[in-house]
Amino acid sequence: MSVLDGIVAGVRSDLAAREMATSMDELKARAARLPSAIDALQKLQTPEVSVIAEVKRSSPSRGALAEITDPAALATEYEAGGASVISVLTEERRFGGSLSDLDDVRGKVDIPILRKDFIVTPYQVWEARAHGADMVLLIVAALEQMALESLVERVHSLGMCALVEVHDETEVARAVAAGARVIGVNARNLKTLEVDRGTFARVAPHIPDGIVKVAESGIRDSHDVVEYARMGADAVLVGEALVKDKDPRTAVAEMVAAGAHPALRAVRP
Ligand SMILES: O=C(O)c1ccccc1NCC(=O)[C@H](O)[C@H](O)COP(=O)(O)O
Repeated sequence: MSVLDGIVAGVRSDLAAREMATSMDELKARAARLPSAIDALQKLQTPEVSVIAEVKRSSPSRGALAEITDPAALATEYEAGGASVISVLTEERRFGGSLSDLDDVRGKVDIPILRKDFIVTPYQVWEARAHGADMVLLIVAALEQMALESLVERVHSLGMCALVEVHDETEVARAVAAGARVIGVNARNLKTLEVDRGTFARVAPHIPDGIVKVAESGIRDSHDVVEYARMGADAVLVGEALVKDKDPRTAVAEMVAAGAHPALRAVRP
């Protein structure tokens, strides 16, 4: 079984327990009591390179990364540093996250929140909205095409935005066919877990103009932001480098400043 299949199997099993505890109707009622989703797409459609800053405790590839006792406090630092979106990993078994992290972060920040998880059912999309998320991750490699298309439609129908994650040209074609407005190119191979920093340069040219391009994984600092900007990234998604930094606010601010440098406009594709 691949790493991704193993993660998804665990997610499905945990999901079954939550579905028993909370019905879809309860989720819908909870979502109806919340303000509408924030327009994350608009936040990402700027001439500057946006930073999506991630709350991530651990990962299959790197083990324990940071003891995050107060995810909302970390997210507040990211927001103060100029992040455009906060990504909250809610997968429990491998990443140490939870829906309660999402609730905590929603209670403290005003910018859009991405629920970063392994979403394979509409229930999880409703769950994301009911817990205040504005965006969800959909991984093409984890979904059959019909499921991908129907999940993208569901996400959009709830006023949310889907970050549709790809690893190669074939997956780009599937994401585009599914109606993706934001496509993330993940440099981390989900079979080997290795980060290949050349992935974005190979894959991004296949993403049509008008779709927001996000570079994901392995981004260390502002130099990397500039590198991805030159390759045409509209946003970068950063986890490990930020959760390990002693001053996450400044780390985000440096990335944001690098992505907003006027000289970049002339060299971006
Ligand atoms: O991070 C992992 O090891 C991982 C393994 C299997 C599936 C997904 C995984 N990560 C999710 C992500 O997409 C990253 O958290 C995100 O791109 C940030 O990456 P990084 O900046 O390298 O922490």
